Amino acid sequence: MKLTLVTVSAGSDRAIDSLAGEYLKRTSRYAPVEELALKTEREFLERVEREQKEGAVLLVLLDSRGKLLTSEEFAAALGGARDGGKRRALLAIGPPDGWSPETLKLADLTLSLGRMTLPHQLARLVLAEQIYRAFTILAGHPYHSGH
Ligand SMILES: C[S@@+](CC[C@H](N)C(=O)[O-])C[C@H]1O[C@@H](n2cnc3c(N)ncnc32)[C@H](O)[C@@H]1O
Repeated sequence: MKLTLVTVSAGSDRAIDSLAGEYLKRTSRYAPVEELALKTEREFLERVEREQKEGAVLLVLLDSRGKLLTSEEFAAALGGARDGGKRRALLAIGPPDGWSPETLKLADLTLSLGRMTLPHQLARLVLAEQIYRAFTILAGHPYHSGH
């Protein structure tokens, strides 16, 4: 299962690029992974549609009002999708005003990183680290001690 971390945002931040890039590089030991920056929700929906035509997709939309999971539960969600034959996972940080209700309805999982609102780039960094953590959990690597 190939992973794509999508950020719908006009901006970026060099310090975050470097840290998020490091986590995704580490993740690539376990699964192919890439990042994608898109400007609008419309562009994102077009991308989702294209991917769905090519095969099964796990769609995870980040939203502060979404589901709160432990790292183990998040790992289980990714592992279940991978082992259940999903070709691709799209994990996406939403636009400045958040996802529209119509887009949220498309999600297999609406994931919250906590009830506080984070700026795009911080949400992206936390998500990149949690993706890496999830794969270390699935692999039984000692990076995750469980606390
Ligand atoms: C700057 S936030 C948008 C905030 C929006 N104006 C609001 O008040 O909900 C941009 C994106 O970051 C992500 N985000 C921010 N905080 C989050 C959190 N606590 N959990 C999950 N995603 C978060 C979401 O994908 C959100 O769509």
